[in-house]
Amino acid sequence: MTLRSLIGDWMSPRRATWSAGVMFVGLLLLVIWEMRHFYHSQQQQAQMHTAANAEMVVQWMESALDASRHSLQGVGDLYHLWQAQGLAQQDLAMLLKRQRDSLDVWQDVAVLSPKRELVATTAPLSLSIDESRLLQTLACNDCGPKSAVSPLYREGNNGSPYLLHALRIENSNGELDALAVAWLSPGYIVHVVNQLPLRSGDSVALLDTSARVMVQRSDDQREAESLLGKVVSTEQLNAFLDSSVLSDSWVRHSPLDGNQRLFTGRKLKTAPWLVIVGENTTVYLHDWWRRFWALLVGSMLLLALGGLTLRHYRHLYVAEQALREHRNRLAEEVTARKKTQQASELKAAQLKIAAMAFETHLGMFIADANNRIVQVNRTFSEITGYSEDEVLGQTPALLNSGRHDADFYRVMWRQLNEHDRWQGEVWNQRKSGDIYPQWLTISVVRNDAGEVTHYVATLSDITQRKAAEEEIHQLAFFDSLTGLPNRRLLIDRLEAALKDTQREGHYSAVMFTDLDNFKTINDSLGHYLGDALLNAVAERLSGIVRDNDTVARLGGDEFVVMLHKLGVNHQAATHSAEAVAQKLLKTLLEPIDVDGHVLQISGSIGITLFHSDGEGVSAILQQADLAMYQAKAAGRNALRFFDPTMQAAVIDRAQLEADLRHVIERQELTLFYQTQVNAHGDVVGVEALVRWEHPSRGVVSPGVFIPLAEESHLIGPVGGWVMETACKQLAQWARDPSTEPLSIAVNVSPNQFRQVGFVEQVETVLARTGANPQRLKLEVTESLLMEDLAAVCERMEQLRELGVRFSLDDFGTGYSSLAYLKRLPLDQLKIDQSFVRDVLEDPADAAIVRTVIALAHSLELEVIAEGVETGAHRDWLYAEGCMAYQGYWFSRPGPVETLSL
Ligand SMILES: Nc1nc2c(ncn2[C@@H]2O[C@@H]3COP(=O)(O)O[C@H]4[C@@H](O)[C@H](n5cnc6c(=O)[nH]c(N)nc65)O[C@@H]4COP(=O)(O)O[C@H]3[C@H]2O)c(=O)[nH]1
Repeated sequence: MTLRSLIGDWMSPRRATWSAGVMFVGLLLLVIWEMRHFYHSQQQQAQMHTAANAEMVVQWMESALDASRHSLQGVGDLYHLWQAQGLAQQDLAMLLKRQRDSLDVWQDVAVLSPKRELVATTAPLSLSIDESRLLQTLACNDCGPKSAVSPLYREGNNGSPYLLHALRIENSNGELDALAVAWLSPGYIVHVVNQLPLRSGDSVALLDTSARVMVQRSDDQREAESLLGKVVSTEQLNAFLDSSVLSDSWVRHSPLDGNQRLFTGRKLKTAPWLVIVGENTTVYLHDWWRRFWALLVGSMLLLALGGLTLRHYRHLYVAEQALREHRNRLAEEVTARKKTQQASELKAAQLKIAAMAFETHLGMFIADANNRIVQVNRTFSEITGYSEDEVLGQTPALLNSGRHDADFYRVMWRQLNEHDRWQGEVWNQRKSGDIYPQWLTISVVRNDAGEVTHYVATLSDITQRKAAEEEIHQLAFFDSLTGLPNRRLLIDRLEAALKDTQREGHYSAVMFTDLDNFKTINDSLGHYLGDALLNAVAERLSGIVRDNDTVARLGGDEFVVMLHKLGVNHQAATHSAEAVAQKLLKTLLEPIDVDGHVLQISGSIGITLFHSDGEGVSAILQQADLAMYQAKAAGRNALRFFDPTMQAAVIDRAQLEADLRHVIERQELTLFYQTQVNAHGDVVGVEALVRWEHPSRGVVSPGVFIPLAEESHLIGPVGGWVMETACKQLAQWARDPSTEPLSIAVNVSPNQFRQVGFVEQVETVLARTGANPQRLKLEVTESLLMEDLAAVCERMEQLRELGVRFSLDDFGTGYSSLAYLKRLPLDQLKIDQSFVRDVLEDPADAAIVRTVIALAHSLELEVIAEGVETGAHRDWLYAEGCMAYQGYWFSRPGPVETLSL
């Protein structure tokens, strides 16, 4: 379809204007709809953000109060111990001081008699009327709460603010023995709240139920202190306080600093306090405003462009109409001239020229057979800047920019002579000296004898099209945020560099760089600042390397630096790469000012050198990536070269994991047993220890494959197999009276214990094998107790109801706490072998073992020591009151047949 026929089908300019108008309005409505949607999503995000921050503060406050409550219970234990031992009052005060120092949130602690007289205290204190009233509610047996948290109090009218946390200390009949009272420090809460990674403009306040400020986060310490105790009464806050809901959000001007914020309020469950977190509306709507202005300017530009296009369209339309009329007229004239036999050849040619050179939106010029310009149109003058008078008689060489060599023009003329037509892109020069790209079409006009009479050329300025092409190139090969080469361009350059190294034999290097704490910064300060930080990093990295090196961004905080041509000596190339990497690490360490936030970051760099040894691009990138992970594992701000053994270790681990998946069907597991003996040396039971007999690796230690099974979710089947095998063994022993009393301790890893259906699994195995549950002892580790103690407790209780017993393994190595020991249905504590090993040489280990034994006795738990390697160990443990042992001194783990029972 030709342009002319197209125009013939086009609508009139008026209809085109209407259609464009309708499209524009449609587009505008779409933009408005999108902006509304975006506004709501920003608001929703801010609401989620403030809710998450409020939840974080509430969680922290709840856990601080929980810790405080546990420690108050500890004070109660100490009080009872003190009473039973009949010690002096200073002793209790000393114990209270140690208890106080273990908790940062405590300022002071005291024990009061039921009549609220001081029994012992960490500081000279007297009770105010308000405090007495609070404590009075606790003093009542069977009628009040067990613990209470106060609103904000002040010493005198304007003294320091403080909070009280009090707990009843009861005797075994539930009657009040004493009161444990802790003075909490708002200063510490302020300090913790100030550590929270909040964005600028975010506010955090902790209020009591009279809406009095107990803690206010502020960059200005004095301002924060001045707000303490101030009552903040707003309509929304009062409504929230009166309601029964736990959490609510609203937008309003802050009564404290006047800034408009979106606030989320969250009530604490365990104290009459609430947390209010606010986010400045100007901060969270920042992206909205940016998009708003971008769309507004874009729409305006679109409108302007549409207007210009319509104008152009109108001109084209008018020109085409005129051209059509003109052609008709010419045809009539030619017919008339033919009829009268008066038309000469020259005239016919002129008619053709006139038709072609008609004014259009394209620039046109006509040259004679000697290539001298004889006619130009108005668009030609507009594009080139030359008027008709200035170019008539000149050759088109007048427009030459000098960008094309003689060959270019030789090819052009040859094609013109052969095909009567040439078209292509030409860089020409305007009268003003500007060099610009144009699309040039030249047609040759010949007379009936075939001689050239004229050249007709059309030209259009394609500057804008070129710019668009350039932009497409930019988008395809460069990262839109930092302007650095993207993955695609990096791969192109790597391929080229690889060919270079193969040809010339030198070394090049690829460095993977990853920012160590970028995710935290991005999550806490928001994507806008995260983007600004990435730009700053890109600028710094680019500033370090040479011009022919490449700094690329793969996405996120992953940057890649390619150092080209580091020489043919491997050692020298390694040194050069290391020196550059050190510089990169150093430049990253320097503080970066991003929009007024001074940020301190560091990076980890993985380096690989490549040479002519046939590695492909993806292998090189993989190696650098692997090296980077090793740098990360080594801690922050580290660099590592790719190490083939590292790759081998990764492959080896993957292979071991793949083999582990078939370990049960291939029957490669066996169970070893190690005896546990009492003070008389009689075997009272065994510990089951799993072994993997790998067909090619030999025996693999559980210390290697149990963690692997945990990580790859294979612990369920492996642990299930151990449980089943141990229970079958129990059932077999039960048939012989001499082995019937023996118990088996089975290790249960935390992930296995937490699995859904674990209790049912144990129950089924016990039923299927017929093992006596009383003889099954599950060994759990302290790490299990770190999360959701209540759920763990419940599960242990369910198993206990089946008759199963529990031993706490590795006791003393982790977060040993009296509080959970009291709550858990345990039967035995196992002293870890790391303490037993040096118990005779190291007084600290001896003290720990002694304490664990005493603790087990006071909690009425059995205690067993593992890792007993010598008679001296055993004798020492016996002297300290430990009556059960396990270790090489008695027997090494072995198959069931090797046990001497
Ligand atoms: N130096 C020294 N070591 C002694 C002595 N007596 C015993 N041992 C070793 O100490 C480990 C005791 O087991 P664990 O603390 O429960 O530590 C176990 C346990 O945490 C885990 N494990 C073993 N079998 C299983 C299992 O069936 N399930 C689970 N989840 N973990 C298991 O693997 C760990 C290592 O097991 P093993 O290599 O068999 O190592 C065993 C045992 O061989 C001694 O006198 N001196």
